[in-house]
Amino acid sequence: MCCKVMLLGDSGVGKTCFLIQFKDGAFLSGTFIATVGIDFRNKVVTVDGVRVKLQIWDTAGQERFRSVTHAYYRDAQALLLLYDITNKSSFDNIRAWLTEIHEYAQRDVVIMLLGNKADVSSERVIRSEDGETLAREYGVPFMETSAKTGMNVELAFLAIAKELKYRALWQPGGPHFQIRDFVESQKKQPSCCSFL
Ligand SMILES: Nc1nc2c(ncn2[C@@H]2O[C@H](COP(=O)(O)OP(=O)(O)OP(=O)(O)O)[C@@H](O)[C@H]2O)c(=O)[nH]1
Repeated sequence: MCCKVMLLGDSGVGKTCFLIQFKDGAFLSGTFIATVGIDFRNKVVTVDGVRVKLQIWDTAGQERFRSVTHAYYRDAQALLLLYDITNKSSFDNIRAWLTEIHEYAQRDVVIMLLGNKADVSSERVIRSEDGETLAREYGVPFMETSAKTGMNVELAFLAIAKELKYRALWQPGGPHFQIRDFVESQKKQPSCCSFL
C-alpha cells in the first residue's frame, strides 16, 4: 500500500532535516537552505509484515509558498505538524496551521504534533507539557523529536504507517489500534531535560 504524508510547520522548524534523517539517517548541519515550494521522497516501512510505501512531501514553511502547498493537502492521508521547541512563534502558529489543515485537508486525515529540536535543551522555550496540552486539546498524538539525533523520528513515521495500515486493512473482529496509545507507549523523552 502507498500513503501520502506531508510535513508542515513554520520555516526553519526542521522539516527537511526531519525527512533526511528518516530517509538517509543523516543530519545536515550548517547553513539553512529554505525549501522552495514542495518536494517529496519515498520510503518503504514494514509494519506487522505489511509493506507500506510512504510518499513524504516536504513543504516550504515560508508564507509566500502557502498557496502552492495548499493544493497538496487534499491528497494527504497524514500530516506531521512540526514546531521548534526553541522558537515560541513556531509554537504559537500551530493553531493557525491546524485551522488551515481543517480548511484544506481531508476530514479524516491523521495528524501528529511534533516538537522538534529537542536536543537543544539550553535554548528550550516551550515546555513538553505545553505541547502535550495543545495536542490533547486537538485530540492528536504528540512527541518531542530531534532531526539531529534522530530521537523519535522513525517512531513518528512508523506510528503513521501503522495507523494507515490499520485503517486500510481493518476487518470486523480484528484487533484495534489507537495511534495515541501507541505513541505514548513508545516515545522517548529528551535525555537531558531543561529546568523550564
Ligand atoms: N539542533 C537541531 N537543529 C535542527 C534540527 N532540525 C533542524 N535543525 C536546523 O534548523 C535549521 C532549519 O532546518 P530545515 O530542515 O531546513 O527547516 P524547514 O522546516 O525545512 O524550513 P523551510 O524549508 O523554510 O520550511 C537548519 O539550520 C537545521 O540544521 C534539530 O532537530 N536539532
